[in-house]
Amino acid sequence: MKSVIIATKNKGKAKEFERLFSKHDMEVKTLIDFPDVPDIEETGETFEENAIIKAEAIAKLSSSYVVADDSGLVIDALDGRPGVFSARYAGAEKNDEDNIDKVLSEMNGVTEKDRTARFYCALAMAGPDFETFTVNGACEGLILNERRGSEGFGYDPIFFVPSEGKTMAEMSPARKNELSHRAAAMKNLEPYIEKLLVK
Ligand SMILES: O=c1[nH]c(=O)c2ncn([C@@H]3O[C@H](COP(=O)(O)OP(=O)(O)OP(=O)(O)O)[C@@H](O)[C@H]3O)c2[nH]1
Ligand SMILES: [Mg+2]
Repeated sequence: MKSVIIATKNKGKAKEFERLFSKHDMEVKTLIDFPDVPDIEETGETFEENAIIKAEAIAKLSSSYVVADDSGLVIDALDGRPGVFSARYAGAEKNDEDNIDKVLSEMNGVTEKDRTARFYCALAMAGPDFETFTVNGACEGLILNERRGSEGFGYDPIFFVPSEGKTMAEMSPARKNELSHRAAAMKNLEPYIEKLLVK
């Protein structure tokens, strides 16, 4: 069976990828299965650069096929912040609740029409027999004034998707996996998976 390593230590992402890859007959591992792998420093200025850094670092260590996700929340009223700093917006310890509190306080007083935002996801794929490449996906929404829902992870409770009338934390995991930025990026990765891995 072909196997792929998802170069993430984020449990929320790992769960979503397990579902997103479930239709493929492949062994899917994440860095949660390799606790001794050190943290990879994300020194890039773009999601794409960081995804490539993570994918290539793990591909070097493993000689396996690797997919890395670099993603985050881009808020128009905050000039694109938290952006590539989404995971660590309120400090190096990566606390989702503190990150949400920081965004809510910065968005205090911003009127509804100016609360537009998107989740963005860059996926990089690296492997022993092809050049590393990236695909991406996005999901448009609005930043609420308060949390709603308990599914998902990260900023999901404050990210409202108008077409669903729900925050991402109010959707079932299955529904989030149909319309999220990560799902959109995975759709763009599918042809490569078919070609490179399912051969
Ligand atoms: O509400 C959310 N729903 C999502 O679907 C989502 N996707 C990304 N994010 C935020 O963006 C950071 C990624 O940063 P990031 O790509 O560096 O990942 P990370 O550091 O958490 O793990 P790793 O994959 O690097 O190991 C995450 O921590 C979250 O704060 C999301 N928030
Ligand atoms: Mg990270």
